[in-house]
Amino acid sequence: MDLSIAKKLKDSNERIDIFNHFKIVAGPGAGKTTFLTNHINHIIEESDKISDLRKIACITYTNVGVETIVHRLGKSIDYVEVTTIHSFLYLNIVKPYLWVLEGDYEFDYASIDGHDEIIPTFSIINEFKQKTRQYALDDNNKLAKELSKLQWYLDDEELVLRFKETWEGKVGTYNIRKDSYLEYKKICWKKGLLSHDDVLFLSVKIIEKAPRVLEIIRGKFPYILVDEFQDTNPIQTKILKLIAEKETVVGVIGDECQSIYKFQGADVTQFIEFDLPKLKTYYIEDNHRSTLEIINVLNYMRNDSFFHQKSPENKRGSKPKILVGGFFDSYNEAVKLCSEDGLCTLSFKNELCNMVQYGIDNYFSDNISDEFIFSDSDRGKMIFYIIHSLEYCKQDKFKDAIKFMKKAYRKVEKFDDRSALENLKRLYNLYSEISKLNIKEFYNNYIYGFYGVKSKLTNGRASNYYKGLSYNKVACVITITDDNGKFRTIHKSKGDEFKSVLLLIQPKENFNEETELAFLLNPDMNIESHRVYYVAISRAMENLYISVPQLSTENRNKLKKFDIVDI
Ligand SMILES: Nc1ncnc2c1ncn2[C@@H]1O[C@H](COP(=O)(O)OP(=O)(O)OP(=O)(O)O)[C@@H](O)[C@H]1O
Repeated sequence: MDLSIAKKLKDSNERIDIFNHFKIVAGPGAGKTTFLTNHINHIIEESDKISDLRKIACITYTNVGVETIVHRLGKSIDYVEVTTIHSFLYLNIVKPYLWVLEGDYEFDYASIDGHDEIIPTFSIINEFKQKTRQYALDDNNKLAKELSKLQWYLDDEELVLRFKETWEGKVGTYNIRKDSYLEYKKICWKKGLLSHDDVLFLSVKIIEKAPRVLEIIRGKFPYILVDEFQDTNPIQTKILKLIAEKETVVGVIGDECQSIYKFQGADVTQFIEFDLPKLKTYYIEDNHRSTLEIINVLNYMRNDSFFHQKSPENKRGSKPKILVGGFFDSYNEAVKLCSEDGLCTLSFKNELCNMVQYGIDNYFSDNISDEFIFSDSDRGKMIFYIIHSLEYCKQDKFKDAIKFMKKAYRKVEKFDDRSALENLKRLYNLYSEISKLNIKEFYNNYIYGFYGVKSKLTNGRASNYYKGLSYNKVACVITITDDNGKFRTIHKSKGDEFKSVLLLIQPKENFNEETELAFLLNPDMNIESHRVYYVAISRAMENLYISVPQLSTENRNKLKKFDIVDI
């Protein structure tokens, strides 16, 4: 990003004027979120536009981000609405003004209850095939999987549906006719189901049809501030720019090297090129979070003379350590080295850090969630959602636990909140026993025969699969939003900081060091996975350990030469 005309801020405490749009650019730990909370307090102090009814909208991209900001704001929260971008648009545009689209699309208004990930049921699939006359698409599981990956994109100012890129690989291979994608969405909306990115699409459509909605938003929010803006997507930028045309002052904050949500449509150029009339750009140097030894790794990876960070407080510690071997041994070693002091274990995928948490040491790579959701139809979904429910309960997230229990039994008549609670209590009391079982035993002993669930597992493909699969293995792959836990995905750790970090590199059958360790051997910030590891490393305040399954002598020597880590 060209920062030649940007103004340098001494640090996160420096004040900027509150009347112009602004952009703040800074590396990890520079104090972006701290600046944001300071700036909010300055606005509350100085602006006569803020009141109980006219608030500052503070938008970020993850629930962890929301929690961090709410916590740091303290009492000022009364004048601020802190939300994720999807919640902001849902609460302020979609929920109150969806009726504007009456006549364009049909909605079951009474059943709409927020936005969620949508897994199409077989009734949706059948309706889709009938409406679009695509009977040749006879594999319902495959069709459901593909349709669940449809996402809205902005193409030349046009909103279009395409299959989203996933880490697992290519989708969109089933030749669903392009002109039928929207039909799928319409079927879902008619049933009251909105996906996260439907919220973006519908917001744009509402604004286009009733531009007065923009006036109302501007009236409600004289300021809109967006943290982690590097992860914005073009539809979100479009809406923000429309709001910023008049009255509302917009401020965006971010770091291009921490852009890690491309798979959800994020596009880092939105931040790099973001501009508004009279927008002022500022940058903050340095890193207040990490020791110089950790900052050295970050500087080496970033290799950017402009953002060569220092530690203003001259924080010192030991050199980051590479631990070679199995991830269990690495975990135990890291615990020994830092006496578990504020240790957070991070990995790319959910299941790896969960495996350490659940004590499962043999790595498996089969796509378990797909097997449940898309290959064993209703029974698979039921088992999968019940396990979700139990795992949420284990983490004291009762609302989610009940939600999944109801989802599991949604085809069972009269299964209400009370039944969900009863069933959860029954099963959770047996948790220590259940967690030792395989899925076939779990289903036959504790699900089959209760609440009218028929069809015992005897033999056949599903039965054999479930027999070889332990409850704990499934619990591992479940994405529990334990946002504050000590075992997290890197994506969930964004914006947070920990005294000690153990980064687990995913073991693979044919582990290719040159590719898997390229973020250290040959870092390139244009590659998303390198940025993800950069985010992980930058979360550490004092101790950083990186667990790698293997390291050749050649690469060991190479890393030693860089002089940034101990091995
Ligand atoms: N001016 C400052 N002086 C001392 N410490 C500061 C200052 N600004 C921020 N910090 C501390 O540095 C740490 C990082 O700050 P903050 O989380 O605001 O950075 P950030 O730029 O948002 O980080 P990231 O983008 O990596 O999540 C926090 O512990 C914060 O309290």
